[in-house]
Amino acid sequence: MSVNFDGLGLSADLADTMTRLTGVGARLARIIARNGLDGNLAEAAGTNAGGDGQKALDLIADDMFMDALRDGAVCHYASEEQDEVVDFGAGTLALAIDPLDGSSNIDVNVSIGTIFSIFPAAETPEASFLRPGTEQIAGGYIIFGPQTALVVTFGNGVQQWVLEPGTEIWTRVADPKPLPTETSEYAINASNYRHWPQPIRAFVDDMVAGAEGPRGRNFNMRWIASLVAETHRIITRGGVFLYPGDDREGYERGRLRHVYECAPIAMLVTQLGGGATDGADPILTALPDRLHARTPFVFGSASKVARVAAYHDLPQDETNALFNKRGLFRS
Ligand SMILES: O=P(O)(O)OC[C@H]1O[C@](O)(COP(=O)(O)O)[C@@H](O)[C@@H]1O
Ligand SMILES: [Mg+2]
Ligand SMILES: [Mg+2]
Repeated sequence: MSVNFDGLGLSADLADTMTRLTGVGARLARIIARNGLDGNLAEAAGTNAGGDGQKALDLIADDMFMDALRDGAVCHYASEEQDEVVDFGAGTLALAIDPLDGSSNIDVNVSIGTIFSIFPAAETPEASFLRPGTEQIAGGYIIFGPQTALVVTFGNGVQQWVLEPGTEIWTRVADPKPLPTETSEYAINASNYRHWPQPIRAFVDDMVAGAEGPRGRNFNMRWIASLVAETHRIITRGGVFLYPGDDREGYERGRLRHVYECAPIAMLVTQLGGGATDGADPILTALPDRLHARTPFVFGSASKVARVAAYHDLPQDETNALFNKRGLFRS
């Protein structure tokens, strides 16, 4: 078998679905590695329900996953690239997917990925996905980077496989460790600073102020613009990721999609002892109101995520105050 999930207690339907996902992942890895040799995968190809421009690879990946899953155990297929849930008819599972995450990085040869979330199927296609992330039975991603890897949780720890290059063989490697608690790295698209709500500005201001500021130490920043790649870095060495809502039109609830981006990442990170919120409240217990709903998203080392929430509790004059006057977190 090209991938082995033995010993993890998966139902036959879940194991079959994972085998189909990893099969497509292996084939996509080859296609991605041949970008520019067989055509341009970053070519503009349309607009999706969320209003985002689609690239050729977004549509190729969506077609491949849909074709591979259609005659298996998945009856409800929800994708970033499909306006509505696709109803395959029979099956016990519902799968939501961001077939290609980090599309803006396709043409620059930077890590991209696939994010997926699996639920037991509900009565109707909509009901399968408009539910809290705590009901997921699997959440994970495939990262297409220098290495292609699968990182997934089935609700009992997090497991990882690496693709043998040029094959469809996935080899299980050491499980990711719990997230480090003391970390000094944060990830946010700082070009939106002027649009952020005050608590987010204050949180970032205090890190930018470094050793001379209220936090009394220096921090480092990374922004890849691929949620999968940021997640892989954070589960490997800790840190915190923020994509808040902001005052740009259409960004009131941030950019990231609740069902097929944030909920599965939240499940993974929580399994590793980390936190995942919308800035203040947990993602996993929140109810998305529609398939393509967006949500502000903060995740990573639990203490950092809790700190962001605490900034939301500060009185407004404290978040407006000059950083040296901010009392709460002087440490
Ligand atoms: O370009 P921005 O605003 O920094 O947004 C980057 C974010 O957008 C995304 O690329 C959205 O995902 P898609 O590529 O699947 O639309 C995330 O991976 C990333 O975190
Ligand atoms: Mg995405
Ligand atoms: Mg996408």
